[in-house]
This record gives sequence, structure tokens and C-alpha cells, in this order.
Amino acid sequence: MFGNKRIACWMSEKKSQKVKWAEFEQVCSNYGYELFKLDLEKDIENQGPFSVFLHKLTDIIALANQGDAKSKNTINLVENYISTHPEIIVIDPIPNVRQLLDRYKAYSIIHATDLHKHGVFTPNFCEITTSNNQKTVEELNAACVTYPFICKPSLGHGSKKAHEMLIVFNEGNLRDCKPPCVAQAFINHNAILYKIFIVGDQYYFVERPSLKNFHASDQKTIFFDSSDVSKADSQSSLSVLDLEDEQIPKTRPDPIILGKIACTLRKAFKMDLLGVDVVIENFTGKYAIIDVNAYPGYDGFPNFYHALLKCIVDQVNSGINTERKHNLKVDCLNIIKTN
Ligand SMILES: Nc1ncnc2c1ncn2[C@@H]1O[C@H](COP(=O)(O)OP(=O)(O)OP(=O)(O)O)[C@@H](O)[C@H]1O
Ligand SMILES: O=P(O)(O)O[C@H]1[C@H](O)[C@H](O)[C@H](OP(=O)(O)O)[C@@H](OP(=O)(O)O)[C@@H]1O
Ligand SMILES: [Mg+2]
Repeated sequence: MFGNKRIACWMSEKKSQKVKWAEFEQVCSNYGYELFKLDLEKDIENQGPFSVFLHKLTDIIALANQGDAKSKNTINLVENYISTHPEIIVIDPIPNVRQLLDRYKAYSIIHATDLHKHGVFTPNFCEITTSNNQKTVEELNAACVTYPFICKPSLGHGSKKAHEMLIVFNEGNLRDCKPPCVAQAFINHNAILYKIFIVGDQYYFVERPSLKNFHASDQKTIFFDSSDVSKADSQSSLSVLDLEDEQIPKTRPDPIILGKIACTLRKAFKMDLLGVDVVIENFTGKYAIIDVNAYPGYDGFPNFYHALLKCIVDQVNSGINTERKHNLKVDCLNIIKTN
């Protein structure tokens, strides 16, 4: 019925449960595509042909990286299939997704862009690779990471552990950091975060709760799970501003700067499905990029499935490989308009 206009989709059970499959299938069908769930337990060739592979394989890639034999085998099978079918549009290419599993690598890619020209920065960061505190002090100093800093697992995606973080207030508590992790300077931003959701050449941003302001002190390390802080309905006690901070004026985000961030990072990571977490620094008004995610939740993105299909159709029609496509794109993305 659809010829080879078939979209194979794979994502974790956790993510799959959040998908409105009937609506998604209908939108695919409106665009002339058949959507089906790829079964990675079964032979991929037998489930083909398909022209588009839409996936979030971060959990499996993370497990494979940790040496899990079954996950290694699954990723090998997927990568072999893709390499023997170069005509398939893969959203997003697996090597590009891999970069986001490593927070240090991801921050380095952001740091290498020219976003600083637009008042945008990545907070100072360094890797913590050892339990030798003296060595860590040297690494922190060399990278100008000051207190307090957030200590995040090097693994950025793909397991619950990737979201277990701490806020370290002083040198005396460095032992709380469990390598491999990344230390990133804490940016005070009055507990407001902006999530930029990118779908191909379209983007949208939403406001979310975030962490309150913190200052260097002799206080103990705060341990937290990032998934309790910045979801749309999060109500963490760590987000409640101190009384004196309630007076700090709120800066409205500039959609042009958020658009510049979206466009630049899409090109830098060569990916179509990205989430970028941005905070606006108190008093300086500078924009700090604190996190980038592959195929995020898109919670609040209007008509997400339409945007996704438009992105897929754009890729199919571009007729050139994904690698080049991102370099050829125009200089800005289109913000999604709501009524
Ligand atoms: N450098 C920072 N300065 C201030 N606050 C930060 C910083 N980094 C992270 N945060 C706060 O911590 C939260 C979690 O951080 P981050 O986004 O890096 O975690 P994550 O596990 O990658 O989250 P997710 O994948 O859900 O986006 C952010 O939503 C923000 O509230
Ligand atoms: O609020 P968002 O959309 O940023 O939440 C994302 C989160 O940022 C991570 O991308 C999660 O992915 P994993 O780290 O791989 O678990 C997303 O989970 P998912 O179930 O949608 O893939 C969150 O939605
Ligand atoms: Mg985040």
C-alpha cells in the first residue's frame, strides 16, 4: 500500500509508553507513510524494506559501551544493517548520537562553536577521572571551575544513573564526586530553565522549573536526581528561591538568541532531534547551555508528530546525505508558532 514509504521506529519501553501511537500513525499516514515498530529481537532484513529509521537507542548504546554483550550485538546488527542500506534515512545517525552519551565530549563541542559572540557560553567544566583529590583540585583550577559546581556522571543518557548529580560547595567535600564524572560551574539563574526542542529546521522553547541560586560555603554536598527538578510538573524543594533572591528581576528569553543556539547546535552535532537546556545568568543576562539531549521528551511542543513528519519528508526530499545536509542548511531555524 505504501510501497517503501515505511518508517521503522525503535525506542525504549519507557519512551514508547509516552508516545500516542494512534495519533502518530495517523499523522504518518497523512504524509503517505506507514509506521511500524522495529523488533530488534528479530532479523531486521525480514522486517524491511523501510526508507526511514527513527530511533532512540541511547540506552542500548550505553549498555553496549559498558560491555553488555547482548546490547553490543544489537548495536552491531543495527549498524551493519544501516551500512548495507545506505539509502535509509537514519534519524539520528548513531555516531552522532554517541557524542551525546559523553557529557564532556558534548560540552567540548558546544564550547568550540562561535556562540560566545552572541552572549552564550558553556559553564567552565572539566572531567573528574580520579579519586585523588589533589589531582582533582589541579583539574578544577586548570579549567577555572569554581565552587559551587555541579558534578554530573560522564554518561549523559541511557540509564537512571546518568541523572544522579551533586552540588559541591567546597574543596573539603570533593570526595563525594564519584568518577567518571564532569564538574560544571554552577550558574545562578533564579530557578528558571528554558528547554529548546529542535525537530529538523523547526524549534520551540518552554520554560521549566530549575535549581535555586547557590553560593560557595562550608555546607555539605547536595545529592539530587535531575529527573526530579526540571520536568514540567516538578516541585523540588531545591527550586524554592531564598527570600532575598525573590527580588532579582526576571530576564525574558530572547527568541532570536534561542534560535541562534538551536541552529548552531543542530549543525554542530549534525542531528535533527535535540533538546537544549539553557539558563540565563543572574545580573549578566548571559545564556548558559548546561545540557544537550538526544531525542528528548518534547513535552509542550505543539503538534510534535507533524513537525517530526515534516523533518522526515525534508530529509527524504533533500536527496543528499545527512552529513552534508546540515552544513548546507540556511542560517536559522523556524520557531513553531502557536495560535
Ligand atoms: N551548570 C549548572 N548551573 C546551574 N544549574 C544547573 C547546571 N547544570 C544543571 N543544572 C540544573 O540541574 C538540572 C539537571 O541538569 P542536567 O540537565 O545536566 O541533567 P540531565 O540528567 O542531563 O537532565 P535531563 O536529561 O532531564 O535534561 C537542570 O535542569 C538544572 O536545573
Ligand atoms: O524534559 P526533557 O524532554 O529534557 O526530558 C528528557 C531528558 O532530557 C532525557 O533526554 C531523557 O532521556 P534519557 O536520558 O535517555 O532517559 C528523556 O526521556 P525519554 O523517555 O523521553 O527518552 C526525557 O524525556
Ligand atoms: Mg537537562
